[in-house]
Order: sequence, then C-alpha cells, then structure tokens
Amino acid sequence: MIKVNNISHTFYLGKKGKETAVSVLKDISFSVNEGEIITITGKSGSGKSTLLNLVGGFLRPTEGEIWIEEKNITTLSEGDLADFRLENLSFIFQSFQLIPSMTAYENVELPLVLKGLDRDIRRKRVMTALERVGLQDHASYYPSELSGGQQQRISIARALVMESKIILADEPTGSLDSETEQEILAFIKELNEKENLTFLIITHDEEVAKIGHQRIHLHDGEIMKEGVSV
Ligand SMILES: Nc1ncnc2c1ncn2[C@@H]1O[C@H](COP(=O)(O)OP(=O)(O)OP(=O)(O)O)[C@@H](O)[C@H]1O
Repeated sequence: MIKVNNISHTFYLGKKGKETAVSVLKDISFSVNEGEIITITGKSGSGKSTLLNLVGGFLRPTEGEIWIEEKNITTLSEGDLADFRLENLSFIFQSFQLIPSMTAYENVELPLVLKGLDRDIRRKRVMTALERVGLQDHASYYPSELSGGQQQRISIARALVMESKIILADEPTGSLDSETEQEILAFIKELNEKENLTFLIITHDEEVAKIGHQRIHLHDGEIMKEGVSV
C-alpha cells in the first residue's frame, strides 16, 4: 500500500551556484501494508517531518521512489499529485489546524467544499464523520469552545470525511495532556482495527510509538532500528 524505496533527500540552501547542500534523509526504505500502523520516531531534526512531507507528496525526494496504492507518486505532475492526495491521503496535525472562525461542522465540511461536492452529500458525510468521532452534538461549537481532545477529534473527523484509507499524522497527541493523549491513541487504534485504516504517525514520544505494528527510528536521517510490536 505504501512503499518507500531508497529515498534520500537533500535541501539546497543559499544562492544558486553557491548553495550549501543539507542531506536530511539517507537511503530510507520501508513498506506499510493496508490496515497497519507505522510509527516513526527520532529526535528533533532527525528528518521525521521531511519524511512525512515526502510521503504526503508535498516534497519530491532527491533520490528514490514512493509508491502509494500502486502509483509511483514521485513521477506525477503537480496537478495529478494534488488530485491523488485528495483521493488517497488525509492528514492530522499536532496543532489540529482547525479554522477558529468556523464551527466544528464547517471545519469538517471544508475539504468537501474544496472538492466541489453538493450540499446534501456534504451534510450526510459531515454528520457521519462527526458521529464516528462521537461529537455529533458539538457540530455548532467553535474550536475555542472545545477541549484539546475534542478539537483533535474534530480534526480526525475532517480526515475521515474524505474517506481515504491512509492517514498521515504529525505528532497527533503532541499538544494534549497524557490522559487525553491515551484517549486519542485508543481512538486511533479503534479506527485502525474497526475500519482497517492505515496510519503513518510521526512522534518523538516512545509511548505514542508503541501503538505502531511497525516502528522505525530515525537518527540523523537514517533508519537506526525497526521493530514490530508484540
Ligand atoms: N525547507 C528546508 N530547507 C532546509 N532545511 C530544512 C528544511 N526543512 C527541514 N530542514 C532541515 O532538515 C532537518 C530535518 O528536519 P525535520 O523537520 O524533517 O526534522 P524532525 O525530525 O521532524 O524535527 P522536529 O521533531 O523538530 O519537527 C533539520 O536539520 C532541518 O533544519
């Protein structure tokens, strides 16, 4: 389902002709099966976000290929990549990235508006997504009226509403207290088990990493250890 083949990534900083090369990822390979949770840990600066941005198609690798759902995304044009992302990938962020002036309902609805779907279809899908995260009664609340855990659930609903099978998560519990972190992790596990959703989660937290069926640890842009939980 996701295959990362010998990815390397280098950023070039400074003026053309005088660039400094910063090698951030070196020869990374792994694959993720449908319905699997993979967690990627590593210290700050180890390359986790860069790897997530590559798999999400926001960056193109300097070397190597990334295959998602049998498609080599590294060869897609910008337009095709944007369409592919919309159809196949959803994202969850540490900071939730909800729009403060929009209600929970409107935040979840937004990607469907961008997709150009009709109002009736949108309503059905938004209410189903809100039910799936247990917040159907909070549709008219603004983000500031919700707890951190509830805001993350709304951002998960916004990911679910797209009905993609793969969710990429960047420190999904990084802004939550430990009790709420456990609640959100249990919810991610439930979604994974009940709905066979695939998660790629980056985290610096070993506790969060434990939910991975497969675990990768990055050190200075290289895979240092891989593990399979028991
Ligand atoms: N756009 C960029 N241009 C140049 N260098 C970058 C860019 N993005 C990231 N880097 C560098 O790449 C390295 C890895 O950064 P990355 O954000 O992937 O690490 P990370 O493990 O996600 O860190 P954190 O946990 O702090 O978010 C860092 O040294 C960073 O300075």
